[in-house]
Amino acid sequence: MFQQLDFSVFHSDNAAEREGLCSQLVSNLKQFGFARLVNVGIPLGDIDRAFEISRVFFQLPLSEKLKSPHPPTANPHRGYSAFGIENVSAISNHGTCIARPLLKDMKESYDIGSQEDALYDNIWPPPGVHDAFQPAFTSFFSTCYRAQLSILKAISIGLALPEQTLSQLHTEQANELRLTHYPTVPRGDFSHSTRIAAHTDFGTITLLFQDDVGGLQVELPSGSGKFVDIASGGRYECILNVGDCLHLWTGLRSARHRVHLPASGNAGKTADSEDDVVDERYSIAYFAKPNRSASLRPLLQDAGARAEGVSYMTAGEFQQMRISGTY
Ligand SMILES: O=C(O)CCC(=O)C(=O)O
Ligand SMILES: [Fe+2]
Repeated sequence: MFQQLDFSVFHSDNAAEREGLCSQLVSNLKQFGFARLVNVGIPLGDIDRAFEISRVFFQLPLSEKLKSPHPPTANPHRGYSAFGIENVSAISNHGTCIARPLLKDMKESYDIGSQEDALYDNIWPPPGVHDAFQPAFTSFFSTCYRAQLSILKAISIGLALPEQTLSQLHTEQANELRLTHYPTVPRGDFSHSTRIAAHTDFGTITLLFQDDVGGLQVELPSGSGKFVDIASGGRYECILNVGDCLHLWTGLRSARHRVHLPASGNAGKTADSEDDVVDERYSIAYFAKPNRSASLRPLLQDAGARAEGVSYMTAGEFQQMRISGTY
């Protein structure tokens, strides 16, 4: 149902092909709030390595994982959060008027920032816990940042804005990388819990990589409360989500998404898995976030015809507002 776009075309010498890719990308983002991309500029071996290192970390005993804990507050958003600590449904109804029950998230995660971020230091596993982790994710982070800048250029071109419009709002590296492990759980637990509750991402764009278990769903049509499965294209496919900041700047809709039960017939139910359990799942999400001082004033004429003299929130203020409540 959702077309897969080959992002390598963005680097083509053929200007018409390049522009065609940019407009197809923006057209997908307009219609669905997300796009399925391949070849975003992250070597496949780097993606394999990131998943492998993440898997090894989450398989460590809890006592080892808790040696680099996320603080008990929303900030700094760094380090390991054990199963049951973060509940995204607390912020699930942002932008809607619908009250939602508190659904518990059945996941554990690890949040990482840029080594270049002047505001927050990373919280890394201490020496001896998982020594490949820090160098691998420091390097993976930089690779994602380069891919982010190309994608932001492509979106600017697709919106008929000067090419640097969005990338120049992302020089400070307030970006974040999140590794998530959703453990094997009894199928029945989905009656009162979920893997990650419905939400929109707070940043500009998200580059999401997932294994082939499935369960990622997007709300379509927007605001309907109906969720449609996005079949997994495997770990080399990048699901590009529109986040709230890109929405405020450009009017492109941010994708409301969640991870719930995989569709039946999906790899979530493999030959050797029991019918009454749902297979574990791994994902890696890179959240491109604006410079904290950047104003969220609409960039396009028609993105929000607001009066001059109105003051707009900065991206930093917006992130604070959105993250509070998740921990
Ligand atoms: O695990 C996934 O596929 C999605 C995770 C997600 O939406 C998030 O962390 O914001
Ligand atoms: Fe998300």
